[in-house]
Amino acid sequence: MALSSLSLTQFRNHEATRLQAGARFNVIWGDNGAGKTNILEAISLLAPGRGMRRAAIEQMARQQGPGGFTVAAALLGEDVRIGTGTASDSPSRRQVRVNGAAAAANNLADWLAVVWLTPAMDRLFLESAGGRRRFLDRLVLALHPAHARHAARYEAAMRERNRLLAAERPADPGWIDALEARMAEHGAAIALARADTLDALDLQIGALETGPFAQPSLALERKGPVEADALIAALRSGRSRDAAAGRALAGPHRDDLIVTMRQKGQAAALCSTGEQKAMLIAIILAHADLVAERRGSRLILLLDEVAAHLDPARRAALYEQLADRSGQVWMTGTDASLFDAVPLAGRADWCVSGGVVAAQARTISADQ
Ligand SMILES: Nc1ncnc2c1ncn2[C@@H]1O[C@H](COP(=O)(O)OP(=O)(O)OP(=O)(O)O)[C@@H](O)[C@H]1O
Repeated sequence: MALSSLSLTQFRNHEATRLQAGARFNVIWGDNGAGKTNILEAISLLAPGRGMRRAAIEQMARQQGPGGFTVAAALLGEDVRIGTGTASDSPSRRQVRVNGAAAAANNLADWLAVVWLTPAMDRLFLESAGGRRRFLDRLVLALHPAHARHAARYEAAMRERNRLLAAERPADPGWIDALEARMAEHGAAIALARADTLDALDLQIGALETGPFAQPSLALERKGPVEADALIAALRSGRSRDAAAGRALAGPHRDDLIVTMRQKGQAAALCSTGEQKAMLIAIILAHADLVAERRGSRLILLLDEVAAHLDPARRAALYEQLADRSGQVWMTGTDASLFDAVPLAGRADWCVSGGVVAAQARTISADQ
């Protein structure tokens, strides 16, 4: 799983960007606001979901453009081209194409698995469970491509049940039964995939050479039963409580990812910002190994401004760890010298300015 080329057309501040990707390392540098993260966000849209910024799709077309945008990529070593975007006459409807044919966004999980670290995730352990759940689900999705479909169907059934329970006129109980059965079926699949991912990941992290990176241990805090029958019973008995709350209070949509630093036995929220970042890095490195083992191919890592937040020793350790793995990595930073220690094999560098990308011949800075 890697991109051989990427094109952004009328996407954010990129009018027409075309990149021939490096098979291993893609280094993107430029000033603040240049359009670096926009490239990573574009790649994140080639997987199911709302992308790494979770932005509304109608915000993405270039404001100065004709409306509508396209992000497209060819996959390395495969005769496959995937793309997504909007048309100018329906800016809020996301379209997906695989080899030119219309496809459902969830089908993208069959082709590409993408995991990202962004500056916004520095607050992952401090904020509400939703962000941690989304992070976990992205890790799950890379191992269980059907996870996106289960999550979408679970959420659609839950939304409909919430609506019926809130309606002034009592709804047909048979219809609510059917929605709860659907929630239970997909909820059980979600729970199973999350449990499998966390168990495997926790083992993998134990085996990881983390070097200077803090080692996390992972667990799931559940807000409801796991098995389908028990979940149906909990939903049924909780109808009046859920109607009063205006939402379902039991179910995997309320799970939380609990991360603890192994060395100190300390909750991630109490660790330093650097330790939290290090644990996130350890999680995604272990996860990359797990995906390679299970799917036989490496996922794509998007590391937005990660290098700048590490001290030189940890930065070097990160590059070493990435070099030992074979997946494709896209990295951004404001200064080219941050990437001096990134191996040159399979590497491409770009400088971005005002949404215009220029390929860079690699130069070694004086202090290297
Ligand atoms: N729909 C849009 N149309 C045109 N420009 C946009 C659109 N959405 C965002 N932008 C512009 O994109 C730029 C931000 O790009 P991006 O987030 O990629 O910056 P960056 O290079 O990662 O910067 P930083 O180093 O500050 O994180 C901003 O100048 C913003 O105004």
